[in-house]
Amino acid sequence: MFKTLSNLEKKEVIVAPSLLAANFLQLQHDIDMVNNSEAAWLHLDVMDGRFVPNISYGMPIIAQVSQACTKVADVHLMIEQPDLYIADFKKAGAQVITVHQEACTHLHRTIQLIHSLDMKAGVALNPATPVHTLEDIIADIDLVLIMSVNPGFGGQKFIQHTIKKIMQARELIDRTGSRALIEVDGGINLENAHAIVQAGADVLVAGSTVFASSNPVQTIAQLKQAGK
Ligand SMILES: O=C(CO)[C@@H](O)[C@H](O)COP(=O)(O)O
Repeated sequence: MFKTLSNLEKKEVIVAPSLLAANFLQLQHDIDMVNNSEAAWLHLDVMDGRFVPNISYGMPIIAQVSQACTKVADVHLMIEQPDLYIADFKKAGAQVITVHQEACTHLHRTIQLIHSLDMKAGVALNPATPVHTLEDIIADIDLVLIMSVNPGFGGQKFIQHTIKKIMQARELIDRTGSRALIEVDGGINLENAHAIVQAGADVLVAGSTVFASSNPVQTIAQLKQAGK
């Protein structure tokens, strides 16, 4: 089972390895690695082949992983019509669900639905979606996810202008007194992690940097140190 969300505090950098980059032929081994690391969350990317041009995995994988992993299940829905599936992701073990601003016609209703099922709710922004689009939802959400690559694939290069967006999200959160954490996802490595945290990030999602490392437990620890 996943542990509680008590670490949803702004005290230290949260590292969230992205399962997308794991070796699915040795998934138990990779989950054990995450369990034995300083990662606080496990990031689970769901792609539908419509909102993004790729298909990943869904409820059955998440349900099994959530049984085996001791970390917070951080589910990132890159799908159209997420409301249709949110209750099923809750059943599968999701604790944080992030939907895309661009995929939700009635974003406030979607956030209410996530909260009604006793989960934390996040909103993700694609690289070209301005931060000011969150003005009227920031008070209601637990997480802002700044996509620092175009969503759909792991292993892409960090888009540098998203540093400015992280700073804008930090300003919005501080100005409005929102409780939201800032999560950044895509192209994060040991070279850019410090600047990302300095810009205002609370949660670093890292796929290839962690799972392609010869010492992933150490890499997770180094990412966590990035904010210091
Ligand atoms: O959501 C996504 C991609 O759409 C990410 O979570 C990636 O899985 C991050 O992978 P890296 O860029 O760290 O390799």
